[in-house]
Amino acid sequence: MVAQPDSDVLWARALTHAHNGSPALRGVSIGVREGEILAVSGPRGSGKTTLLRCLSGQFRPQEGEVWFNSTPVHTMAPLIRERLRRDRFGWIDPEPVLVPELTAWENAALPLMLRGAGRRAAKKAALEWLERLDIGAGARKRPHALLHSERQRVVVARALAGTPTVLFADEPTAPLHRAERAHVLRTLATAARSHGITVVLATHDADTAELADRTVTLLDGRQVNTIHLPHASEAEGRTACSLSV
Ligand SMILES: Nc1ncnc2c1ncn2[C@@H]1O[C@H](COP(=O)(O)OP(=O)(O)OP(=O)(O)O)[C@@H](O)[C@H]1O
Repeated sequence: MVAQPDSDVLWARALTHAHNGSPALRGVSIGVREGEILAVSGPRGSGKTTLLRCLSGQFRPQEGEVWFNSTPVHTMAPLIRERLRRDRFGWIDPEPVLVPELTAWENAALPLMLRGAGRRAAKKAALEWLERLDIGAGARKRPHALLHSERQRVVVARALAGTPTVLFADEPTAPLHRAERAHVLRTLATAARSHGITVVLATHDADTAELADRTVTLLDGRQVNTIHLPHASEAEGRTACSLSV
């Protein structure tokens, strides 16, 4: 067994996973550094969602290892894995899935309340995030009274309100229009950087990947390259590209 590098909050080796015998990941190895925004790009069906689900403990990979902060996730008992996901991970789906009986702020506050936060504190945090995502006016509405794009903003607020250690975002802005997409992504990236949240972002959109510190590309379940993009604050024009086929 190879040790997880200290700088990586999340680390996976030789992940292999198939759906009903159909291969989705074929030996992907990946390290995610603390506070990093990592884009996982690739065409439809290349294995992005399967990789995020393996890294976040939703799927147990058929082969390979996943480590979070030096703890093996791939061998964890289901209940411990559930607790890890609830307490340390956030998840954004491409489609907004909300509890229909709850208002927008109650939905956004839910992860905090499930972790034992008081209703008042959870409400305050949820309202702050809804404001930041320009959906404060809809805070008391139920999901059916919100537009599809507004519901997705609530989902993003819910994921950020819990300040997870790692946020997994699977095509998080897919239901949004182009202008909205840029705003939500900027909010997500700014929030992640200011709160030290590590983000693993699946996308096949170049604009989305541009926000990331680094991009890992999948093709047919295999990693094909890694591109390091500099932060705006870093020296202009400095880029690096490495092949790991
Ligand atoms: N539940 C499933 N049952 C059967 N096959 C599946 C299932 N989920 C994914 N697959 C297959 O596994 C492969 C990888 O799918 P995955 O969703 O991980 O790719 P993706 O890059 O996220 O695609 P997309 O961009 O369309 O979401 C594809 O061939 C897909 O058809």
